[in-house]
Amino acid sequence: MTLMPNAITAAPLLSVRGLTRRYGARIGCADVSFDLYPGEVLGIVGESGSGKSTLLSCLAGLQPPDQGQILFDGTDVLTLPEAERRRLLRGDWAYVHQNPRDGLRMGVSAGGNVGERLMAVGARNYGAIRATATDWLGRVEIAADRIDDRPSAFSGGMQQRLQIARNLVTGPRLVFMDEPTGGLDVSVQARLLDLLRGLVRDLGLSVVIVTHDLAVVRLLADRLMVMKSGRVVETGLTDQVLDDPQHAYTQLLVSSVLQV
Ligand SMILES: Nc1ncnc2c1ncn2[C@@H]1O[C@H](COP(=O)(O)OP(=O)(O)OP(=O)(O)O)[C@@H](O)[C@H]1O
Repeated sequence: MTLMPNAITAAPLLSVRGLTRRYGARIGCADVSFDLYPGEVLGIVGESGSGKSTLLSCLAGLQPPDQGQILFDGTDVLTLPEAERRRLLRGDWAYVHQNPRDGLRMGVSAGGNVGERLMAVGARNYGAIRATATDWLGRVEIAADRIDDRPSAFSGGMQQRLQIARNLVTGPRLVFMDEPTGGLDVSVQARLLDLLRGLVRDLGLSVVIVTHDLAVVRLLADRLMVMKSGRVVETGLTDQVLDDPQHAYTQLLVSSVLQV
């Protein structure tokens, strides 16, 4: 995987400094800092309980951190008025949940799930909305004749692909993904990963992706951040970190995968 070409000249899209979230005396994540550049994919890895989900939900505005700063394109996200923050969450940002049921409206048709996102950012022409929804279903390999079916009639892999279409249809600049291939059969995971890799590349997406699966970040991420007990213990280019891990914990993570 190549280092993003515009990293040298472009300003970071997302700048995070000292992000900390506690649950009472317990640390969710502590003192996390990083920059994400346009078109870059950052993978956050670590074992269960290492703070990946806490960090992602703080970044995406799903829960407030106790300390720290998040700058998106230079704007201080944590001090934004609520209406502007919501606009950001609807338009510029997207969040792909591990469980598609958390990111889809199960009682609404596949086309409706994609189309209502367009309406939320101002689209009004029914024909154009349906045409765009059909196009996006095609991009995530869902046949056009399933457009009026509800997600409950879809397989897990199809539901996840639909969630991805719903999230990407509005052209977000930053996408958060929480274990997007978790809970799926291995063959379904492989197909979804392939699809995700194509979309990330074709759309030039900036992505923060959380996973415990090193194969996922090997395929998708330009850069890695390894977390342990809520703290970042190692960062670097994905291939460097996975092929030559410096921290003992990363060495353990990598070797435990190799032993499987
Ligand atoms: N709602 C909560 N209330 C109390 N403690 C929490 C809560 N959510 C997370 N924690 C604690 O924060 C720490 C980090 O958990 P987190 O879920 O962020 O880790 P994770 O790496 O995402 O794990 P997993 O992969 O299992 O989801 C853990 O010690 C966890 O017990």
